[in-house]
Amino acid sequence: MTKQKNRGYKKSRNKQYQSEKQNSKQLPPNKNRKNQKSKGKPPAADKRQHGKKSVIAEVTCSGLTSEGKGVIEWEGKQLEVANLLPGETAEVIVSKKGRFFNTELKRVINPSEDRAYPPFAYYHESVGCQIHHMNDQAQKRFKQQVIDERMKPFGKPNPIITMDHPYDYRNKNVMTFGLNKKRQIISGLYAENSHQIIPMERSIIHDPKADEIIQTIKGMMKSFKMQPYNEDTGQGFLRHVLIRVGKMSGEIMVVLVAASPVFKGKNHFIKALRKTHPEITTILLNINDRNDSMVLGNQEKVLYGKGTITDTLCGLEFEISAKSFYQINPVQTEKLYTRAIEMAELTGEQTIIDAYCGIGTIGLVAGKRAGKVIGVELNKDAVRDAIRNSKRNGAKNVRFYQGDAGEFMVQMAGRGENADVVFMDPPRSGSDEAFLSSLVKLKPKRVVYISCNPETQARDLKYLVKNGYKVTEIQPVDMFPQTTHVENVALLEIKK
Ligand SMILES: C[S@@+](CC[C@H](N)C(=O)[O-])C[C@H]1O[C@@H](n2cnc3c(N)ncnc32)[C@H](O)[C@@H]1O
Repeated sequence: MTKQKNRGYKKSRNKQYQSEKQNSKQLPPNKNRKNQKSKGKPPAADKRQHGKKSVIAEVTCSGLTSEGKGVIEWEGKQLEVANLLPGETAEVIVSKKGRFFNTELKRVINPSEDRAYPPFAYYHESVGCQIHHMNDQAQKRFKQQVIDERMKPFGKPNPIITMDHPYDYRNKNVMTFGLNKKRQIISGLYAENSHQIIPMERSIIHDPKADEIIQTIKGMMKSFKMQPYNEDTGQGFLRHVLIRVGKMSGEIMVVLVAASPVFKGKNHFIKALRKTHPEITTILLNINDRNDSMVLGNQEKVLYGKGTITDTLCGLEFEISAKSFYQINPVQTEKLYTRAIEMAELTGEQTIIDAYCGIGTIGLVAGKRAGKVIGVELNKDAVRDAIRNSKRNGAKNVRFYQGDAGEFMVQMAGRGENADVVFMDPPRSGSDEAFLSSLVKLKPKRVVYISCNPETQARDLKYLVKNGYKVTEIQPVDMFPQTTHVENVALLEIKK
């Protein structure tokens, strides 16, 4: 359901939609949006639903937001409807609560040729797959437009690299546990910007085995009298289950995230879980007694196995801990890294920096063609994994350091050091001034900037372009099919 304020599309939005409001300034160009007038017909029905007055309106979708939602005009207001495509006429339930409008797609009357048809029975359960109703071509066009628009000041991006089988790709799932109104145990994902759990048994982008294990755990909870944690009362035990799958190795990690370290019947539980799923190679208990939205707490106990899994990426072996970052779509990661390393034009002699290096994947893969690699990463567990990974792969020319990448670069610049190539792959918030200003001082010939957030990437590129660099290639990669997210690589070269 899509919720929005009643003062019209542009001015509107409750807190839930603030990020969308920002994004609405950067909507991808869509001719339909400008030219096609949607007509909100008089309501066909009018009733009260859950205390809200609701009507069923017949509307025509005139365009898409950058969040992949259909734009409609209804009673002079522009509203957004999830799962609706430009050109489609549909019945939409519009309900009003206070100053806010909710919309829910009831029925598509004339489907667009861009519409995807459910390949699986569980299709509609895929929470978090904002554009699963678009077919592959439409998703490709949508993402290309998002990147083209964002990168307009820097040049024309290459065609996006898509995925051949854009399903079942995630190697990491986190499911949250709770009780429904009938006090039955449910597992699922939080609804957008809320802590309401939407029950979900299967997602088109999850690893099928991971979803199966979650269902087994949910079933076992009743017989083991294990209560899900209740955020309001602070009662109960199990908050989330995180599953990591080594797509190449087949190794599987299960992390039970609990509110307390007291795990009654632990040994029986582990034994029963392993009996149903002998493919699980390690099980951990993570204790999270915090009140914020972080999934994992600081304390961790290995209950079975070695506490990590190993996977193969770009021909190297990587050990991965529960709290370390590891790209969630390994098939597309290989394509992403291959392009990023091609852009760096490595000769075998250069000094390269792998900033925000995670478990060292880019640095170790690129290190085969470099003189020296320096990796820096904030997360201690990831740095420990990176060091293990350099040993495991016999890399003698790679060093990893733990710390803030910005501070690390400031120190390097202060010592008057240089680098030939910098790979940078910051979190969604992008980089910071300390990092970027020191990067400019280190004067690498090439900077390969990998990002999962083109908005913060564009901001950082603007800084680098102002300070002596030019963007010479832009390569989007679809790492997250069925969702609105898109990865992008930008190559910057120092101006002569
Ligand atoms: C998008 S991930 C990229 C990881 C790695 N390059 C890869 O491809 O797997 C971003 C990484 O930056 C790390 N990070 C976040 N803030 C940081 C900071 N201030 N300094 C260094 N690393 C940071 C995160 O822990 C995470 O591992």
